[in-house]
Amino acid sequence: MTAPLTILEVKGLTKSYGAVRAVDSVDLHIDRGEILGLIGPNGSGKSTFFDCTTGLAEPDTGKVLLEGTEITNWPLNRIAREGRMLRSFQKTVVFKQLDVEENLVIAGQMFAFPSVASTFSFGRAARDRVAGLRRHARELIELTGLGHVAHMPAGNLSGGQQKLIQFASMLMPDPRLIMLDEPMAGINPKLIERVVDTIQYANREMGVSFLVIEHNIDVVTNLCSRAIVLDQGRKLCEGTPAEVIANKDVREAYLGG
Ligand SMILES: Nc1ncnc2c1ncn2[C@@H]1O[C@H](COP(=O)(O)OP(=O)(O)OP(=O)(O)O)[C@@H](O)[C@H]1O
Repeated sequence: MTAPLTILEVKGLTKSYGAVRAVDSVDLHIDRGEILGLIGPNGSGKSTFFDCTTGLAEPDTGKVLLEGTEITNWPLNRIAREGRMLRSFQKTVVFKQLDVEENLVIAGQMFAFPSVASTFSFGRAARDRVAGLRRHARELIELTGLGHVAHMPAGNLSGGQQKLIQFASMLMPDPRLIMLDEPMAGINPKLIERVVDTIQYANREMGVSFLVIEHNIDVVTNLCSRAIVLDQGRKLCEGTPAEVIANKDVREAYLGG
């Protein structure tokens, strides 16, 4: 049986916080191998959309399907482990005292072992599995350009480098879909190029699909084949980045006229 063309389908997703309708009847689909942008003004519902599709918040109504399987209200860890759909947060989280390689190996262990207790096994199979994770970690460290700092504590590195560690950690379990919440926020132009290259490499060579929240329109244009614009919780427009940028409503609501 061939795998479905649509990797993620969201139907009529709605979420209110008190009187605020943060996400209002939003439909969205991501095709296998696609990099889709999710953009819009502050407070337009982008992060809430992520929360409701990745098990961090319960939608009021709507459905989330991953390759045809309904995952609405699955908990975050089940979506990550079983669904191999991962997400990042605006705040970068790394193990600051551990070096870069250990950060990646630990991320891999969370997925490669059936339980936390089993990661402490000293059996042959467990040692082989950790050796495999270490090899994979080294490849990803080279790919993200962190080779020269691989054995430095993550906490001693810049915010941009920590973002790259977080991103490389997300690639450790060979995910099928990654949702990135503002991956370029607060990083310098040189590292932006590096993050863009790494996302494109993971997409092309590892077959990872992406949904990316991003305020940098040049990045969206460079990276995404399609973009969806939210405004006040509703879908305002959908199309190629060029179509979205040219849209009058988008210019008024988001891009400054
Ligand atoms: N936990 C919460 N409790 C109450 N209101 C919330 C909560 N989370 C989000 N909201 C509200 O929902 C609306 C959408 O917020 P959300 O963070 O999803 O927007 P966003 O597009 O991600 O914004 P930004 O670009 O600033 O990150 C906002 O009005 C926000 O104040």
